[in-house]
Amino acid sequence: MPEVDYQAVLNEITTEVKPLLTTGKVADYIPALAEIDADQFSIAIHTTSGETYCAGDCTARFTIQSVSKVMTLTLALQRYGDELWQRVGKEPSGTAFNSLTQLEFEQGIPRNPFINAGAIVTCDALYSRLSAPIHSMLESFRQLSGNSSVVIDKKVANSEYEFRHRNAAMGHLMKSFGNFNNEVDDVLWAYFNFCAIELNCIELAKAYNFLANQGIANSSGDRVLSARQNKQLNSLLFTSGLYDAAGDFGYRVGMPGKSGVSGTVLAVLPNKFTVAVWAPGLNSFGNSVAGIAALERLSQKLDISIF
Ligand SMILES: NC(=O)CC[C@H](N)C(=O)O
Repeated sequence: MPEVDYQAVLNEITTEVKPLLTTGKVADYIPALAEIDADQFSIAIHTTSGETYCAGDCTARFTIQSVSKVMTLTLALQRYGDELWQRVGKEPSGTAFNSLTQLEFEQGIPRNPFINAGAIVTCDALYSRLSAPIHSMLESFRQLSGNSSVVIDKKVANSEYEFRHRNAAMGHLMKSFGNFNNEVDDVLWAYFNFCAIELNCIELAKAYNFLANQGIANSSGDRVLSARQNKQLNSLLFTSGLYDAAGDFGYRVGMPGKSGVSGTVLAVLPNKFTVAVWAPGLNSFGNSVAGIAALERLSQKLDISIF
């Protein structure tokens, strides 16, 4: 038995945030996401010693959206190491996740790997090294989440691709600055498929547990990232994982985190656990209202601090 009753804490949080579920607005930039019912919630903890706790709709799956950017960066760091940082920066953006203006000012080098432009250029790098990037990404999630039948929501991927204009503009702008090697549409197709990978909160917390475990997947004992790279990745998540709301998230939650427009948020408590939450209603920054509130409560109740 752990010293803390995680299950009781998660149950309490689930009840407490219920009134917030309908205060946000579900993502509506593609029809496939606009149809999702806002009144849904789940939260799961996966500890570095392999225990899982979950409350809410624990079996409900959702597309992980921008939380996939963390795996994109992981797979790219495995292949490029520090060389990757010639193509993407490490600074917080202070602008929206899909901003184009900053990219023009900064000559096609995105501020960080978690805004869309940064993830797309990282995806371009990965695309150059993998013969089947979508398959490789799915396999990574299958292995790390412990669910060998993880799938892609093709309706979401197709819809993202159909309405890809802004992301395509970023790709073309980077290409005009010489920071893009493959065909923009090919890379975007891979990027949207990564975003449309479907997991539930338990699987998401498990898949990224290496981030809390010095870079080692506790399910297999396999090293995913070196301890140094793992520290660097967590640091970048802390400063940039929630886009232009990263400061507020850091202040309220005190953990590195990554959000996605489906309303999911992943957070990491180093050497203890990963926690994944899902509540589709978003705030104006594109981050889950109830998801962040839930993590803030978790942080308060467990007296979490990485400092
Ligand atoms: N913030 C997000 O989750 C953005 C991901 C979304 N698929 C996009 O590319 O716009």
